Amino acid sequence: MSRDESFSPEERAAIYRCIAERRDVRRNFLPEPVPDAVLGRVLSAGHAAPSVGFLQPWNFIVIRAAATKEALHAAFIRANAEAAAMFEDERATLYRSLKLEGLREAPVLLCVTCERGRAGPVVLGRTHQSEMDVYSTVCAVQNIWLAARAENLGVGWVSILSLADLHAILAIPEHIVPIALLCIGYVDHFETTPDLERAGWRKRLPLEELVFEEEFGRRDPMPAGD
Ligand SMILES: Cc1cc2c(cc1C)N(C[C@H](O)[C@H](O)[C@H](O)COP(=O)(O)O)c1[nH]c(=O)[nH]c(=O)c1N2
Repeated sequence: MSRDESFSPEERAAIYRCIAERRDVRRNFLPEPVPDAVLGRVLSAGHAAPSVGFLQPWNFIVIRAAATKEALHAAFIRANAEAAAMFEDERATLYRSLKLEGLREAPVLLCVTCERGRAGPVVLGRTHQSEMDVYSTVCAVQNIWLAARAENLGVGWVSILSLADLHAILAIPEHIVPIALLCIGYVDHFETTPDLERAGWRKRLPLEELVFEEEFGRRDPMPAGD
């Protein structure tokens, strides 16, 4: 039987480039608005994500109003003060120097939510692993992140806010879970390495230390990727 070869080498290279050059972006946003057609394509990419039992548990809240951005930023400031207090000495100083959100600068924010009860209590594929609907929503977030990169849009995920604040500010009903708050906008450049790596917070781990053969902890030579 012949195999499906529908991706050309050039198309494949573009996908891998998009994956490698996606960054978490929270600085250098340009004020230029994101056209509705572009945002629509990015949201379509999110909606094309895989989901447990084809649940499609997500909603997308598009935020452009300055007042809402300010309220979210104030919630970040509160949460970030608590987070900063968890670190000590040089680590605390380094933490406080990091730019961890672009909530006011980004022209558009997007909150991706998960409605856990969308298809009733029993969902194909979720019975024994109850978080699968949440993980499905994260798949949508990653699709959005990659599609945005291909549209030359920066995306930054901001998780330093309490869920209670997200519910209150965005009027999210109790039974719906906020999963991701994303800052989205055009940028003057994309960095080639993660901000946290360049700031000396953490290094990228060697892939070969993370790959096992047959069982956890067993190391055999892995196929070389290039
Ligand atoms: C679930 C989740 C939540 C967050 C993040 C990511 C993810 C996946 N990241 C971004 C994170 O720091 C970043 O992805 C890594 O440092 C790697 O950098 P690149 O994404 O490769 O640029 C992130 N960054 C930040 O500055 N503030 C934040 O609140 C968060 N929260």
